[in-house]
Amino acid sequence: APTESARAPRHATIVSRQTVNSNYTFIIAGGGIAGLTLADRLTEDANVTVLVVEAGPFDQGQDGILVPGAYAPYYYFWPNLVTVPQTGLKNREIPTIAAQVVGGGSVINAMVYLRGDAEDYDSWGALGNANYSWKNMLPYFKKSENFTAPSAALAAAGNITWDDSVRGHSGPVQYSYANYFYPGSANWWNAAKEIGLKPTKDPMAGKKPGIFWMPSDVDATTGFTRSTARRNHYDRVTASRPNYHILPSSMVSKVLFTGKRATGISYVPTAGGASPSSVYASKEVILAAGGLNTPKILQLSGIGPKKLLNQFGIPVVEDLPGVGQNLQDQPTLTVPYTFSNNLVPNSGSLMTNATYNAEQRALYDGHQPSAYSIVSTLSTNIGVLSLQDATSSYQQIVKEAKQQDPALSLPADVDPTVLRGYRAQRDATLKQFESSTIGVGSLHWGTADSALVYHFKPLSRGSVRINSTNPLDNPLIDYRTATDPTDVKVYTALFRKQRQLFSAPSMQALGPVEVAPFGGNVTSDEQIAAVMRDQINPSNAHQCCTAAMLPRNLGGVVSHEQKVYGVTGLRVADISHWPMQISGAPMANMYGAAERLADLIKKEYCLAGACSK
Ligand SMILES: Cc1cc2nc3c(=O)[nH]c(=O)nc-3n(C[C@H](O)[C@H](O)[C@H](O)COP(=O)(O)OP(=O)(O)OC[C@H]3O[C@@H](n4cnc5c(N)ncnc54)[C@H](O)[C@@H]3O)c2cc1C
Repeated sequence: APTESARAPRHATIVSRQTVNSNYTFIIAGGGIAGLTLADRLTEDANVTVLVVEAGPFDQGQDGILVPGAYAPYYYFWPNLVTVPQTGLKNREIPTIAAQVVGGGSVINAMVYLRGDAEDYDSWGALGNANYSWKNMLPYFKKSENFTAPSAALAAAGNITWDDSVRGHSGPVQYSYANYFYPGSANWWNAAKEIGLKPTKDPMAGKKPGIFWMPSDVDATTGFTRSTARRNHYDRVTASRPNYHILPSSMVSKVLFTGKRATGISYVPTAGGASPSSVYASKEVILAAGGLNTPKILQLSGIGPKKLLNQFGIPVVEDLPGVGQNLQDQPTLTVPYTFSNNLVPNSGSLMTNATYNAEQRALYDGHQPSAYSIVSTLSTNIGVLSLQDATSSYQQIVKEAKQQDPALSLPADVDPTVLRGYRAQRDATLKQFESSTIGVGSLHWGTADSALVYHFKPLSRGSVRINSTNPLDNPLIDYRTATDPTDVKVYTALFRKQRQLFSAPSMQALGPVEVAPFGGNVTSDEQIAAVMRDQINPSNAHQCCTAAMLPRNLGGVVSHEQKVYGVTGLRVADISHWPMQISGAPMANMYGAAERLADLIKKEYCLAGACSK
C-alpha cells in the first residue's frame, strides 16, 4: 500500500496568508467539487491566474478517506452543524453534515457516482434556463469522467450492464464499480425482480428507474482508491500550473464590492485569531462553497433578502429575496432488521470477523477483488423507483398535491417571487411524479442489519439564514422536511415498497424481521408516518438550491450563466445553483455542471483558445 506521505503530495502552489498574491484573474471561494474543477479548467490558460480559498485543510491520504472499505471520513466534517427544530420531524434538532477539506464532498462522501435523469435537466430548462437540457449536459458529463469497465467475469456474475456510448473515457474523474459483492446482494436483486422491478441497462443514460449496480468513483486504474476532486483536478495538474494557487484553512468572510462590481474577497483563518485579509480579482469572484455556505457568504456580503440584511446591519448591495431560500436535500430513512438466516460474509463481516478482514485487506493491497473496494456502509446494488413503481395510487397522490395551496409549503413571510418560483417547481415535480422514467426515491440494502430508503424529490422547501455577522458562525439551517403532506405520502409509498421487497421469496429465504421502531405492529399509514417523523434524517448531505438558477421574477439568484442578479463579476458555481433536486446523487452532476460553467467562462473571456473554436 502507498505510504500516507506518498498519498498526500504537497505542492508549491499551496499559498499562505503570507505568500498569497494580492491580485488574481479569478478568485474561487470554496475548493470542493465545483471549485477545483473550475480552477483546473480556467488555469489551462497560462495567462489566467486563479486563487482557490478553501476553509478546510488538505487531507492526509488516510485509509478512512481513500480506501472504500475503511470509510471513516469524520475528521473533515464541518464542525457543529445542526438544524433548527424540525417542525415536520417532531421538533428534533438534528446534526447535519457538510465537508470542510480541499476537495469538499468528494473527499468524504459515500462515493455513489450517479447522474440525474433526462427529465431533471429538461425541467430546469423549462423553468427558464435557456439551453439547459439533458442533451446539452451529456457531453459535459462525458468530458468530466473516465470510466473503467469491470472485468467480464464480474459483470456476468453481478448482472452489471452499461451503455458505453454514454460513458466518458478521457476525463479526469476516475470511476468504475466495486470489484466484489456480498452473496446477499444476489438475494436482494432477485427479490426486487420478484416484485416487478426491472434491471436498468445503464443508470447514467438518463432513464434510471429499475435496479442496477451503483457506479462509484473508485480509481480502478490505481488500486481502487477514491478519486477525489483534490486528486483529479489539483494534484493531477499542479506540477505544470504555477498559475493555480490554493489557500487552505481560510474562511471567505465576504465578497468585496466597488459599487455593484465584485472586486475581491476578504477572509480569515478558519481557526480564528486574526483580522480579515483581502485579495482582489481582475475578472470575477466565483462562489463554490456548497449549498449551506454560499448563501451565507452572499448574505454576509449584502446580497440577500433586505429584511434579513437589515436585521444584522449589513449594508444592502442587492436585495435578492431568493438567497438562502429553496433549501432542498434528499432525506434518508433507516429501517432496522434482524435476520435468522443471513448469508456471510456481508457488509458487517469486516467489523465482526478479524480473519476475513485481514484476508480482504491483503487482497485489496495486492490489487485483487476485495470487500475493501465497497464503501463500508453500503452494498453494490440499488433500486431507483418512479412514483408509479412505488405505488399504484400515484395519480391520487398527484391529484391531492394539485389541490393543495402551494403557499402552505413555504414560510408565511416568503417573498412573492420566491413563491411564484416554487409554484413553477412544484408543477414540474408533479409532472415528474406522473412519469415512469424518472426516480422519486430509492431502496438499498447493505446486506447487514438495516435497509435504507431515500427520498429524492421532496416538495417541502427550507432555508439557510445567517445567525450573526461573524463569518466563523454557522447559519441557521431549516430543512422543513416533511412539512408538505405529499412528501409523507411519497415516503410512505417508498417504505411500503421496501417492505414488499423484503417479503419476496428471495429475501424471505434470509429470514428478515423488521424491528422497532418499525415492525409488525406499525401498519396503517398514520402509524408509519408517525414513526417516520421520529426517524427520518432530513439530510443525506445533498443540500442544494439555495442560490437557485431561475429567472429573477421566480425568486432566482443566478441567471442561466450562473451570474448573480443585480451585480457584476460574481457567479455561483456550486450545488446552490441547482433549482431543484435531481433523481440521482450530486457528485457526478456537479463535476458535469462545473465543466459546463468552465466552458461558458472560457468563451466569455476567450480563454484557452475558446473563441477560436
Ligand atoms: C458525508 C457525505 C456523503 C455524501 N455522499 C454522496 C454520494 O455518495 N454521492 C454523491 O453524489 N454525493 C454525495 N454527497 C454529496 C456531494 O459530495 C456534494 O453534494 C458535493 O460535494 C457538492 O459539491 P459542491 O462543489 O457544490 O460543494 P462541496 O464539494 O461541498 O465543496 C464546498 C467547499 O467549500 C468550502 N467552503 C465552505 N464555506 C467556505 C468559506 N466561507 N470559505 C472558504 N471555503 C468554504 C467547504 O469547506 C468545501 O470544501 C455526500 C456528501 C457528504 C458530506
